[in-house]
Amino acid sequence: MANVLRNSAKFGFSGVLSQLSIHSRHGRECVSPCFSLQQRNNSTSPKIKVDLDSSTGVAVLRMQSPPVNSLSLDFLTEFCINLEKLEMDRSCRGLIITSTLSKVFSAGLDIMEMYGKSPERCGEFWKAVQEMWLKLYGSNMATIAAINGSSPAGGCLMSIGCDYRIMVDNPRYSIGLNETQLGIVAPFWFKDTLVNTVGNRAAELSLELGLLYSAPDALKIGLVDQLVPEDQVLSTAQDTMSKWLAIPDHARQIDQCVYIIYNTSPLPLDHARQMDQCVISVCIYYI
Ligand SMILES: CCCCCC/C=C/CC(=O)SCCNC(=O)CCNC(=O)[C@H](O)C(C)(C)COP(=O)(O)OP(=O)(O)OC[C@H]1O[C@@H](n2cnc3c(N)ncnc32)[C@H](O)[C@@H]1OP(=O)(O)O
Repeated sequence: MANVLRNSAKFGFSGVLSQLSIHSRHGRECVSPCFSLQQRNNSTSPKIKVDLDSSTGVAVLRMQSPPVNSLSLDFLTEFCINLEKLEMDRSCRGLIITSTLSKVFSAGLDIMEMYGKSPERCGEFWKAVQEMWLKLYGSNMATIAAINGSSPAGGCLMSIGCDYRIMVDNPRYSIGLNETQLGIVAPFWFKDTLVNTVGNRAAELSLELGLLYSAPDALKIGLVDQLVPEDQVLSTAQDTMSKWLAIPDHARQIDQCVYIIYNTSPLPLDHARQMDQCVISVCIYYI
């Protein structure tokens, strides 16, 4: 889907649909059986652990980078590599993202990556942030965030980049795009994704005041879809995933594609991406 999004710039909407038509029965891109077999291995990298259950077609990606799963360049690179592998694996149709840490899903972007770094390094970092979002939001897989802890800023972006959000019912866990509280501004594509999730007015209030919502409040504004007790977050995500996978992949994917095309600003277009990159690199450099 990420490729489809990128190519939408080149081919227009009919091109997007014709791209979708080359997908396989489940709507996933065809790959050679040999490659598919190579990809089927479960993988463990230092910051991320992925377990794919070939019988259900559901992968669970666990973020395991203490203390707070902050999104450093290394973390984002690993995340994208793992996502790409799953995307290429025909047997994988659904992805659940969760954390192994107690109390924290992800603390968002690693603040150390935004302090005193060269413009080149900032550019590389921001490209990785964009890439993470494009790969996740544009994924062919059904994606569910099992949010088992706080998820501010970039952690919230990662959650709203998924198709569905289940959060632990604990008022001490918070989620939201709190950038303005830190004196920084969420980029336009953070805003778009939030608007798509909670609507215009709630997004406006949320962004301008940099609000962090407790789990119950997040449910009230629609920032998350469901609250569950701590020990049920993964099982609920698995049950919910089976409902999503009961829908033919091509129908869900085309629906999502139409939604994305009509509801988001064009980050997938190269020039928009470069402009975003430029603005952020300069901002970070002068922090
Ligand atoms: C200028 C242009 C730039 C535009 C960019 C716009 C986009 C920004 C998106 C972002 O994601 S910015 C990052 C925003 N993140 C936050 O505001 C989260 C801050 N952290 C927290 O709120 C809490 O840490 C927590 C996640 C709720 C967890 O709380 P807990 O009490 O469990 O842990 P702490 O004691 O607070 O932290 C432990 C440890 O982790 C370090 N840390 C926390 N957050 C980050 C982070 N984002 N990056 C790097 N490191 C982080 C914290 O400093 C502690 O380290 P220590 O060495 O143990 O002191």
